[in-house]
Amino acid sequence: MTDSLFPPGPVTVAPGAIHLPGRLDLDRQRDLVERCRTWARLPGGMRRHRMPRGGRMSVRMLSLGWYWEPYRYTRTLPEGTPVPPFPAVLGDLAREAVTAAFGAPPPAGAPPYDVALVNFYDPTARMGMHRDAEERADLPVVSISLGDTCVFRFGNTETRTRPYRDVELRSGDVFVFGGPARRAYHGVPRILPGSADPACGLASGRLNITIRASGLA
Ligand SMILES: O=C(O)CCC(=O)C(=O)O
Ligand SMILES: [Fe+2]
Repeated sequence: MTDSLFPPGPVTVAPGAIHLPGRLDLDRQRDLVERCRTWARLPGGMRRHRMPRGGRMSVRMLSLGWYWEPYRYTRTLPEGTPVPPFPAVLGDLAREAVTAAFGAPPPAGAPPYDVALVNFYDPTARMGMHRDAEERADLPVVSISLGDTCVFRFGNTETRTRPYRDVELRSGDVFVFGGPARRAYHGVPRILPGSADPACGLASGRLNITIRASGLA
């Protein structure tokens, strides 16, 4: 929800990391929430991945285009069946967000946006500090927030610890990180339960969509 008549403009959180508050209006938020529900019913569904050390992620996740699990992409689901396709609407959204953040779309010869990961956070879920490092392409990651507000922690490329900045991401916000910020550590320490306008289509919890270019053939 925006509490002013005009949403604030882009905010540079770190060089290459741009927060676009209030980027998607309620109609577009509802449309994306509805699409997430549809994608969640496709083969693969939403899964809590097992981590290499044995724990499980608290976030439920689904993959479109390529299947991601800690820490690699595969062409097929673990069952051996095809990964649901990458929706063109998300490629359009990613290019639109990159243009809004940096003033120009990705260069014509750049690898295409071809992967989306959808994360669902219940009010207690969180995501530890990590880098998005399995992509071979350097195109910016475009991250969309829907539902409850979260605290998003955006750090540095060297360590999981300080310096970092905590930013509240609300339903309809877009966050783009590329260039010098592309491999920075980031995470979600907290969800603020009940913070969303129910008109966004999600009564409880938070959905996040990250759109990426894998650079994989
Ligand atoms: O939920 C978020 O805002 C971040 C998600 C994320 O970092 C990821 O999926 O790699
Ligand atoms: Fe990430």
